[in-house]
Amino acid sequence: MINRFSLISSLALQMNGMEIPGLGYPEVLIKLKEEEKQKKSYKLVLDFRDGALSIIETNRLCEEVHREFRDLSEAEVDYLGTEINDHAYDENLDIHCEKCNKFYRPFCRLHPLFKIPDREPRKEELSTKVYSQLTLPILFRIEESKIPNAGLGVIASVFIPIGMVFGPYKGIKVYKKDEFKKDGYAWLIKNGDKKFYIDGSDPKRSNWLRYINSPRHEDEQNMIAFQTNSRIYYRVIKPIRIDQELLVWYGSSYGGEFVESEDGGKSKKPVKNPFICTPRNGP
Ligand SMILES: C[S@@+](CC[C@H](N)C(=O)[O-])C[C@H]1O[C@@H](n2cnc3c(N)ncnc32)[C@H](O)[C@@H]1O
Repeated sequence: MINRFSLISSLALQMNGMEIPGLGYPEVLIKLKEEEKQKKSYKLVLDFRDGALSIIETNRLCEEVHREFRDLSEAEVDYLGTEINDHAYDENLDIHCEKCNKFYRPFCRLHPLFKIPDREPRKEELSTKVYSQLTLPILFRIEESKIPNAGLGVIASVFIPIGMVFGPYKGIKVYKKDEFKKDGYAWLIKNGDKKFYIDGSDPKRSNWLRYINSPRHEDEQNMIAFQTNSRIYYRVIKPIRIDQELLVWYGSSYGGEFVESEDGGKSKKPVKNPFICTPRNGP
């Protein structure tokens, strides 16, 4: 039996940088002097009280409420959380915080994000399973969805806190809907005047995110999709408990319309990042 928290925190501890979705580990932090990097006065933790990632000062660490993920230097924490005016928002640099309803560069310090990378498939495994399934991180399993007739889905094997980020969604770049191999696997990406789709319908050329289904109603939703750097990522907005299915909203065809869609679908729950999905062809 996998321990609820130790697996995910040991994964996080192995990563040597605060990863920024779409941007990797920022240059500015790589160039920091060694002595700056040594000043570890903050920690990225899982806060059990709200099931979310949080950044705290080291002297506030309390074993009963926190599970330590990794140390953070002052410089790293200073780098986070610069508030950006809506009109100055840059798709390549800034991420919208759902809780604060503001843009931050690179993301909110109070509600931090942490990216879990795809698993790297080994060559000899490719004959055993299709590529996209082999990219599944150890935290999850792919099996028949609990949603009737939805096919396969992704289920959590450990507790997944708010703030975890997965992605980017992989697939083939296409410019027209009629080029989709199959409906239901393509995200629309918009960057200025540029517009294209990432079609993950081919399981050999996509990753595990292609197996994530859409909730039937708002209560079931535990992730949102967002765009940064012309890529689509999924982020956890509600704690996902062991054996629960990961569900990201991708259009109006499997529930109410609460995300702005390409055809101007009504927005009950606006997502500020320019994440737009095609109602019939989402994600
Ligand atoms: C991105 S894929 C998700 C993985 C898919 N279940 C599979 O087995 O490959 C999207 C497709 O899953 C199915 N699906 C996703 N959410 C659903 C839902 N809430 N109800 C019914 N089918 C759903 C639809 O067939 C949709 O086209």
